[in-house]
Amino acid sequence: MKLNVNLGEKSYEIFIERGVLRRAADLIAEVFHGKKIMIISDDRVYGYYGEVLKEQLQTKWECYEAVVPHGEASKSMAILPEIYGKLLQAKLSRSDLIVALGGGVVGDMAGFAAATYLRGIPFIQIPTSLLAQVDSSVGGKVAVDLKEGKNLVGAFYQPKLVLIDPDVLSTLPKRYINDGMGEVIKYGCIKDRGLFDILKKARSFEGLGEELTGVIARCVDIKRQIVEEDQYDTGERMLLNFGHTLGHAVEQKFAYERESHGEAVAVGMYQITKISEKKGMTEEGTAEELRKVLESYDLPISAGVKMKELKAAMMLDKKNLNDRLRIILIKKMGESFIFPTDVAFFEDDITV
Ligand SMILES: NC(=O)c1ccc[n+]([C@@H]2O[C@H](COP(=O)([O-])OP(=O)(O)OC[C@H]3O[C@@H](n4cnc5c(N)ncnc54)[C@H](O)[C@@H]3O)[C@@H](O)[C@H]2O)c1
Ligand SMILES: O=C(O)C(=O)C[C@@H](O)[C@H](O)[C@H](O)COP(=O)(O)O
Ligand SMILES: [Zn+2]
Repeated sequence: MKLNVNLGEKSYEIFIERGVLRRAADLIAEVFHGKKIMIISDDRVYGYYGEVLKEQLQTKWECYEAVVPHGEASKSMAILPEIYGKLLQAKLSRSDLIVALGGGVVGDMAGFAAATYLRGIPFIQIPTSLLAQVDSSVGGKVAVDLKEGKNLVGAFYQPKLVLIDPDVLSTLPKRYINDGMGEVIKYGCIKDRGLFDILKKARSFEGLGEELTGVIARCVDIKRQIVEEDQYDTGERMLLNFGHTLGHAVEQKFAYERESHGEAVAVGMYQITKISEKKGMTEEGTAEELRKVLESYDLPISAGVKMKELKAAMMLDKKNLNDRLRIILIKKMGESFIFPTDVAFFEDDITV
């Protein structure tokens, strides 16, 4: 299946197809006419898919690789000098290409390197984790973390092409399958009651069976529509941040080493929904329905932290304006809205 993200001159295609990785060189050749490619990946992903991809790309282009250690720590300022160094060493110019092969960490960091090296060189996303396939590879949010907060240095920089091959998920560790399901459940919550019902019925990733490719495509299509409407995150796109104000603060609280992104978002989605339901802003029973689905996908609903310990990081959220928070709430399952408020909305002694 092929989707087109319509963003004027920044438009691009997304292929969602089992085995598409084997066609990468031909598909890349349709959008890239330069000489050199730098594959940016992490050690785990490169070990599985790096050489296979490089062999294929080498038939058409001069290829190099920059392989970083796996894990969120590679999405930091500290890794960038090494990446820029490799790009310089290989003498990549603005007519060359970066290929991000990996999960959200690689995609966000490599995308940021692409956006900033020589003030921007083209890049392509080949997402290999479920989370990256349903979310991070699409839409052009690229960034690195600071110790104070998630994604605090970044850009909006769209890829030239996205190649999503669900077959590569066969090697993805279970924890990261669950992680990706956190964002899949998010799409159901904010926009698509029907999707939420499919997930509820399946009860586990394995339960999705043959429906997996369709579920990935459904998520990507929701994101495509939202990004087309609000590329720069000034309105509608903020809905994709459901669960993230709390979730990012939880990740930051433990130096990005304890909860993975999808786990933290799961905690954030459940906790914010519990709070908004209590305040009468969300249909009764929604938090409980969400809890059951999150738990069936082995996702956490609490991080055991007091709200007051999260507030400093929440105040750095990029949705905030003039010290006012904007949080995403669900009215009922499948329908979400932006709620402007201040930090006092969150009582200090709530356990998140
Ligand atoms: N830009 C966006 O719109 C956006 C959206 C959602 C999340 N994110 C970011 O994405 C990051 C999380 O991404 P992630 O969950 O993919 O984490 P990740 O990139 O760390 O990948 C998870 C782990 O799985 C391994 N892996 C990936 N694909 C594999 C495969 N096919 N086989 C075997 N191992 C594989 C990786 O080496 C890593 O150890 C966070 O930093 C989050 O903030 C960004
Ligand atoms: O694409 C978006 O927009 C999102 O918010 C998707 C989120 O899942 C993702 O985690 C994103 O990186 C968060 O962005 P941020 O602006 O809150 O850092
Ligand atoms: Zn996210």
